[in-house]
Amino acid sequence: MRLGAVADDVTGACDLAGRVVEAGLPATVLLGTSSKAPDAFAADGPGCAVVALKIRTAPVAEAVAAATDAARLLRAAGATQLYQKYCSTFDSTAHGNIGPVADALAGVAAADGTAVTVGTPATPGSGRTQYQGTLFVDGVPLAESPMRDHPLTPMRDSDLVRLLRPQTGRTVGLVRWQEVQRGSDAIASAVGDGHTLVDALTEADLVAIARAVLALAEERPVVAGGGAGVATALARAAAGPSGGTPASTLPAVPVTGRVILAGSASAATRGQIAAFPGERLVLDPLELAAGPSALDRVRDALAARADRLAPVLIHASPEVAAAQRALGAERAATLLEDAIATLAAFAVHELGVSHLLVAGGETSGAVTATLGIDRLRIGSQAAPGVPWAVADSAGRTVAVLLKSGNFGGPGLFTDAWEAAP
Ligand SMILES: Nc1ncnc2c1ncn2[C@@H]1O[C@H](COP(=O)(O)OP(=O)(O)O)[C@@H](O)[C@H]1O
Ligand SMILES: O=C(O)[C@@H](O)C(=O)COP(=O)(O)O
Repeated sequence: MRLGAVADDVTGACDLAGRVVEAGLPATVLLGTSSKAPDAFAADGPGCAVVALKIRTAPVAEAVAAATDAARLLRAAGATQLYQKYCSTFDSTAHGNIGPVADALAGVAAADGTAVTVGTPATPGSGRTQYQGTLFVDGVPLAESPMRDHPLTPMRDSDLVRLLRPQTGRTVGLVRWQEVQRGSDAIASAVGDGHTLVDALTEADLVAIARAVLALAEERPVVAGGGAGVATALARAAAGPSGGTPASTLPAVPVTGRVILAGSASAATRGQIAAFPGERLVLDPLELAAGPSALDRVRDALAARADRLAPVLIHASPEVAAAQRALGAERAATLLEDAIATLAAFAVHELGVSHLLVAGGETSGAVTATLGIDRLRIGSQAAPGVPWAVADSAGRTVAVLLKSGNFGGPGLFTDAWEAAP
């Protein structure tokens, strides 16, 4: 199998690729669709290529167009199984973009409308489970988890069918956990036309779903999808006997500087910021809106540091509600994302920093775009779903760890460097 995944943000792409590599399948992440990628898959044999987009909160038409291009690019590069990677916390709005992108990928898999989609956000290794169609985050229903107050996609319902239905004109079905316990044949028979969400509480459930996808794909076009969980189970099935042997080693990147850039306001990132013992610099969107001096101050402080090898943390102010009231959610987010991306480019290209740890999906998308990175070579994980990668930025080799806001333990900003290339 050649798994071709379209991810709605870059940290989601890294999450999927990191776990797939650990499961034994080589993986590449392509940033956007501008780079034509006939070599996206390893020369021979099974593999995985992920196109990382920044479409989670984009206007629906833009998201659909980008996802369609990405799926076509993957098919042209040799993908045999398409995968829609969305967030394990189902980050979306009433209009999209999970439903519209699912419709679009089904359209690429079969132009005659016969393709179905099957999947689940459940990723039990990261505490995401689905039971009776309800999504749980560390045992708490989604709408009662910290995702309730996400700055861009506040999740106020936990029922996945109810969330997905308004986003698509196709039918939305549910395969309940009791059916999943009857095995992959039962799951495959319960899959309807349109989009089917399947309950999963354990890795064994994901294996059964992956087997059902593979069996269905023998009969009709299927797009698999969800969090990284089902993709990892598919990768294990495809890796066969080599499964369990991580499929990538990265070249060493000489350490000339370490910078942490955190634009995420998620609970795990807040914990990591609180636990970080080193020097820190704060970016406040209200100050950024007032003029260039706030960014200049942080840039000067970064340049003035004597010890570039000791990681420095630059993080967004935690006062989200006040900034959004004053500026609007989109403007506040854009100010922060632009400032963080500018600082990343300054660190790499003016200060010669070799290692960047970026927290937040939208934030990472802004950083990789400004650095002009079009491909990530994926290596080993510093934490589940958080792999190191090596990239080229305008002729300079950088090691980057692009972290989902919600992933990693409290000590990640201190510990992650041990696993770095
Ligand atoms: N204090 C703040 N005020 C307004 N927006 C903020 C603030 N802190 C962070 N944000 C924005 O919230 C968004 C967080 O999204 P993202 O980077 O994807 O993180 P996560 O991975 O946690 O979802 C970013 O666009 C960021 O700029
Ligand atoms: O599935 C997940 O939880 C992650 O892979 C993911 O999509 C990350 O999104 P952000 O939390 O916005 O980084």
